[in-house]
Formats: sequence, C-alpha cells, structure tokens
Amino acid sequence: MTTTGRGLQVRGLTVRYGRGADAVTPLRDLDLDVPAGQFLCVLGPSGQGKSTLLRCLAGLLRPAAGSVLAHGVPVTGPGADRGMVFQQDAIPGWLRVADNIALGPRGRGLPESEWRERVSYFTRAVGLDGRERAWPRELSGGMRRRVAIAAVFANDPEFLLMDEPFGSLDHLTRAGLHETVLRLWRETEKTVVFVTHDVDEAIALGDRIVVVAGGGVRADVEVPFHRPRGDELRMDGEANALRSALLDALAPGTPQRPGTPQESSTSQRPASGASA
Ligand SMILES: Nc1ncnc2c1ncn2[C@@H]1O[C@H](COP(=O)(O)OP(=O)(O)OP(=O)(O)O)[C@@H](O)[C@H]1O
Repeated sequence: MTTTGRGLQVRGLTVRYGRGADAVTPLRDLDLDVPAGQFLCVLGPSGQGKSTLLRCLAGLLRPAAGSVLAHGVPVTGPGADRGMVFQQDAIPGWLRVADNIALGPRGRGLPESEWRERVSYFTRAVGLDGRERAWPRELSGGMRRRVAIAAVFANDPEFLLMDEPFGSLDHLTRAGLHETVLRLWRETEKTVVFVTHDVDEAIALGDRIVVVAGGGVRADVEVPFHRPRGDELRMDGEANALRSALLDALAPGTPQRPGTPQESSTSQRPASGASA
C-alpha cells in the first residue's frame, strides 16, 4: 500500500508529561505511517505510550516535538475526520440509544431524514434494533459498547481511533464485537487504529500490528491470515509463532527496530488452513 498523503503520518513524535525531575517522556521521536483503509493494532506493555499516541492522533494532546498528518493535513486539535472510542463507557447516560447514535450526525447538521437513516442503519448493524428507546443503564456492558461503536460509525469519520474498547468484556462478547467492528470497517473502508495490550486481540483484528515500547515502535508486522480469524487460530503453528514473537517484543529490554519479530508477509492465507 502507498502512503502518499493518504492515511496517517506520524513524524518524530515526542511527548513529555510534567517538568524537570518529574518529567515522563513516553514517546521519543516516533515515526509511523498508517495507510488509508488499514486496520492497525497498536500493542504494547502498560504505561508505554499507546494511549498517548492515540491522543496525539486524535488531536487531544499537543506533542513536545514532531507532527501528525491526517490525509496530509496537520492535526492541531480534534476534528470530525477522527472519531474515538475510549476504554471507559463514555456514552452519555442521559440519552437513549437512538439519541446517542444520532448525537454526531445531528451535531454536524445533517438533514433529519439523513441522520435518521444513519441511526436506523447503524442501530441495526450493531444488533440493537428494538432497543432504540432504551437507556444506557438498561443495557449490558457489551450492548453499551455496541452503542459506542454505532455512534462513532454513524458520525462517519475517516479515521477510527479505538483505545482498548473491549478490555472489560468476556471472551464471547468480545468476539461478537470484533466481528461487528470488522464488518463495519469493511463496509465503510475506514482507517482504524486500535490500541490493545492483548496479543490475541491484535492478531484477531489487525492487518498489521505495531508494538510501541521504549518510546518508539519496537516491532512492526503484517498479519498474514485471512479473515474471519476464529478460535482455530489458537492451534495454528504460524499464528503461534507470531504470538510468541510479539510476546518477545513486549518483554522488557527488547531492542528497538530493526529486529521486527517476523518479516512482513504480503500474501494472506486462510486462518484455519495448514501451511502448505
Ligand atoms: N496526563 C498525564 N500526566 C502525566 N503522566 C501521564 C499522563 N498520561 C499518561 N502519563 C504517563 O505516560 C506514560 C504513558 O501512558 P499511556 O497511558 O500512554 O500508556 P499506555 O501504554 O496506554 O498504558 P495502559 O496500557 O496501562 O493504558 C505512563 O508513564 C503514564 O503514567
């Protein structure tokens, strides 16, 4: 894939929190290209700057040095072209499901017929039809995540920035949400940056996985498996090798790139098929 102006470009990104002896610099001179349409997973140990990177992409945080370009335009603050889904249940509890999903498109001034159509489409797409008038408190944690997913897609951003959105959910609920997000991503052709600390979640979802640690990109690999990537991937030799290499890259003290866990693969193969 080419990166000429499309997608996200991060150049020399340095972020510092605090001053003097208390200063923390989670990101130092980080470079990253995310081609348009890619599903990128950002993996990393706790406290190594994954959320910090995402906040810079969202324009919520001003770096000490470096830049972020979105489709070639410098990011200087939040924008409608970038939608975020946070770790926490961030949907407004005082709005019913449909009003939550309508919030973005209505706020952008879309004609009523259009935003209503969007609400109806994305409510169905995440499996919440029939629950349009429910309050968030009446929903399960997984359903509230579905509202957040529908709301961000309904707002039609170019880039979806997701910060461990399914971290608190059980395996089956998570798998269902993975399927939903991947389907919507395919339909809408968005660019996704998905932060997780879970290697299996990254392998299940990503076209590509970068490991962020030690201030920069410690590893950068393409995931060579066709979707859907079901539980059978857990038994797959190539997937296990990728999993081990990523776990090694997550371990403290692993050197920065070069030395990616595995050569990038350009051809995809079925998740469940044995290697020829
Ligand atoms: N607002 C802040 N003020 C001061 N330090 C911060 C702030 N936000 C993050 N940090 C520090 O920056 C470092 C990176 O934090 P960040 O949240 O980006 O890590 P992370 O990889 O997303 O972690 P986790 O997986 O635990 O969510 C940590 O040392 C954290 O304590």
